[in-house]
Amino acid sequence: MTEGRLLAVLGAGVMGETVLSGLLRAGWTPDQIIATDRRPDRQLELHEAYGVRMVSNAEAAAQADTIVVVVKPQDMRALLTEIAPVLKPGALVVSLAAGVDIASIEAQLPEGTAVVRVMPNTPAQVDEGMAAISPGAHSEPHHLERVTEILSATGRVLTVPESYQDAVTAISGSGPAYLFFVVEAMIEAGVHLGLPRDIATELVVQTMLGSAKLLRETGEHPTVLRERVTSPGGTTAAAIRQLEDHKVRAAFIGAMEAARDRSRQLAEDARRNGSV
Ligand SMILES: NC(=O)C1=CN([C@@H]2O[C@H](COP(=O)(O)OP(=O)(O)OC[C@H]3O[C@@H](n4cnc5c(N)ncnc54)[C@H](O)[C@@H]3O)[C@@H](O)[C@H]2O)C=CC1
Ligand SMILES: O=C(O)[C@@H]1CCC=N1
Repeated sequence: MTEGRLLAVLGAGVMGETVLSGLLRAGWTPDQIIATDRRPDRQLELHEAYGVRMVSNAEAAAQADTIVVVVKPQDMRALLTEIAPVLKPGALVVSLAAGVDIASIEAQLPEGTAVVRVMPNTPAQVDEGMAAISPGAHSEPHHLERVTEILSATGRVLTVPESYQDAVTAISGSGPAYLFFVVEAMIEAGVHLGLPRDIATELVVQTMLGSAKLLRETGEHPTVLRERVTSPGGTTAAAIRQLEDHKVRAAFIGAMEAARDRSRQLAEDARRNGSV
């Protein structure tokens, strides 16, 4: 627990709420967290759900020791412009925005501001998140420790060079969506094969969870685990043959290259359009 410190979540949408609710589950108290959102209905919703004080961006920036910025990349410039003149001296700014590079953020803030860039993911909602963090030019080890402590409340945290962040975004940031896509496809397949939808869903979700646990707990390579399921001339071999014929592996590589490129593009758009 970061005693005597106030944390502000600026932009309490899906990911902002994920951070806020995770800290409360981990034992932070509502008086240690303030939040902002530009939508009044959202402000009310969050205040009623969590009891945290909803304030303006300027109030949050003036009061908090840790400012967690969780707006869309295209909304970053307006927000940073608003908070820069009133930022509490010594405050740490933590950005969760995809694509937006640390140098662009630092350029919008008072000289010397400590900035840490984070790529989180939504499984943090059930304390199984994966977050990668990168230090800015003025962030010191204690800043990284603070961010690690905050994100450890909802999952695992890795420190990586900022040059990895576009690839990290493509793999673990967007990753839950690919796995949900696979789950959707497998459930549809189950229904196609004549299973009731609820039974197909139960079979697929538990198989996904169990497979992830097997990977984590055995530490075995996925190829080894896959080979253990694949009996010679059996059902799994027949299915994998279809996936290979349809170039599913190549499609995954192509998909993640596209996500990486989009992350790079978001940063370029932001710079060109003056978003940050
Ligand atoms: N949703 C996800 O799985 C992930 C999202 N991210 C990043 O998190 C950021 C937010 O994404 P989401 O939560 O999905 O979007 P969202 O649209 O759910 O939340 C953004 C929130 O910011 C608020 N907002 C916008 N401008 C504001 C301002 N000037 N002041 C106060 N509030 C403002 C909006 O009203 C909205 O509630 C993005 O930059 C995204 O790249 C990163 C990793 C995963
Ligand atoms: O789709 C997006 O741009 C955000 C970043 C990673 C996950 N969601």
